[in-house]
Amino acid sequence: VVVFNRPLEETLKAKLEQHFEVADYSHLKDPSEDPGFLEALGRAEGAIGSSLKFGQALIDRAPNLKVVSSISVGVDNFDVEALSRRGILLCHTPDVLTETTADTGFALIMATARRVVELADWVRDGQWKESLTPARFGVDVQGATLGVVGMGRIGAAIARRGKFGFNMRVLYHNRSRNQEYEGEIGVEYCELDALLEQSDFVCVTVPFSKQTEKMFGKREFELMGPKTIFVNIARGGVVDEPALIEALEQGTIRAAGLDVFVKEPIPADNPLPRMRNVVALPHIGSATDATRYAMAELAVDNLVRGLAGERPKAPYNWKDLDRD
Ligand SMILES: O=C(O)C(=O)[C@@H](O)[C@H](O)[C@H](O)CO
Repeated sequence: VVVFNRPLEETLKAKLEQHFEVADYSHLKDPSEDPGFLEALGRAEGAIGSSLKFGQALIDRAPNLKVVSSISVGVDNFDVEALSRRGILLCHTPDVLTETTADTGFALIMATARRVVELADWVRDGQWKESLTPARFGVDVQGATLGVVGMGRIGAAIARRGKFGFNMRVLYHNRSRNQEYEGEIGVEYCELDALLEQSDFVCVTVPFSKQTEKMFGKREFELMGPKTIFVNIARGGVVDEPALIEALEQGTIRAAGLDVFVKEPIPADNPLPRMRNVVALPHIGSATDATRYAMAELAVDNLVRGLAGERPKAPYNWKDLDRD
């Protein structure tokens, strides 16, 4: 079993070593060209890790590979079709990170609405010399309209926080309607344009794919309008980033809370983190001690069960492999 990009806690590594010879390459930022990693991958039946582009080239270097276990819910780093063609099982880590990631989404909604980062910097720089003027006022979250684009587990968790925690009207757009969430949370289904026009906050939680690539561009930001705040906790690729930068510079939208970017870590020449009306975070969606441990624990369990020929708790392409 080869480990890439994500050091495993000793307890979890020990669990793997109970079953397999473990080749740990998690110390390498990008092992895909590393001879040692490629040699180990060439012998490996299993691989576990995150944030590594796992395309045809790497798959071709892994003739014995049976299971890849991603320590993430998102699988956009993987060529799922190529893995399925080879009969390789891909597993991921949904559910264990849902609430933590939704908290990150709401942290960005609150931080942008009340200008938390900007004003904390202002106070830290000793600028608070007289009582606050309206120029530094924010906007209310409670009672506002929240538009959630992507009503999966994380989208629903965001919607619950808005509805029950902040008395918000919650609209949602999704490929298909979700009657269960409409009943349980009271969210209202909307066509995308209508949601963008009516929402004070637009929060994106869609998976990144060919269908969602750059789904937010100039036209969508114009539909949102100067009062709307845009929050992205999905993937940077769902946004046309130059169009977002222009919309923020020109006041086409009010502000943005961003946890994900087209290129991560964010390159120095990307102006977004330095913009006054932007709160930019370093992809901390699931980044709490407990949740990252739970993700790694589930990923190890997925790998052990998968290599034992059992159905793991969170297989991603099980059906594509005609299992069951
Ligand atoms: O799970 C996902 O899809 C995430 O985006 C985060 O939880 C991961 O931490 C990130 O992918 C790290 O690789």
